[in-house]
Amino acid sequence: MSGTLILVRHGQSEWNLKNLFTGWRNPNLTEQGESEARATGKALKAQNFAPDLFYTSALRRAQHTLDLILEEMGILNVTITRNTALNERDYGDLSGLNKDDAREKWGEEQVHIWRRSFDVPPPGGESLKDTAARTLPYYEAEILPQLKAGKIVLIAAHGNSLRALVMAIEGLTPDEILAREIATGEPTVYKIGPDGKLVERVKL
Ligand SMILES: O=C(O)[C@@H](CO)OP(=O)(O)O
Repeated sequence: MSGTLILVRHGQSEWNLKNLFTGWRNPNLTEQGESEARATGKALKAQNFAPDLFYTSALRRAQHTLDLILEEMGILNVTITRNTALNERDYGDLSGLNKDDAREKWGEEQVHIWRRSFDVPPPGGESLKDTAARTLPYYEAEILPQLKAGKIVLIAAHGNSLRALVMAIEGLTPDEILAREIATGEPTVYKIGPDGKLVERVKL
């Protein structure tokens, strides 16, 4: 029996709206972000998904997204596991800066390298490779055994912690994963076989 993995990026945050580097900072969802989360909850409910296990990061925007999804799905009284392993990539010294101001200061190319290279970290922060080095061991230890056992697992997390998971699950190259943009509130659903390997990506 296959397990099902539902990955959801948090809805739009106040800092997504203001175009600020966010990382481990902790802004709230905007009204639009709340609507995106609720819409994803409705879509999952319409497809009759009944998750067994629930995971999120230690950051408010992902936790609130999961809460709104569960509310829309009518799921109450479940245990939610929060872990920093699922946090957004740490943006280091760029955290809180405006992305356009950063481009003016350091140039378009340098900022693009910090945002979308695989292994060049922003000053004082994490590259996608560094993020994967904490996200994947957690996935392999805590979540993959549940999927192999046929469970349905829902994870609400972040653009780059989800990129790390998508890269591993789909077996993508660094170039392929860095070209993949996951929209706020966007769900990605996989069937995972008893061997832990991807069976198929499910279209919603
Ligand atoms: O600011 C951030 O933490 C992330 C996600 O919003 O931005 P980026 O698109 O640069 O990875």
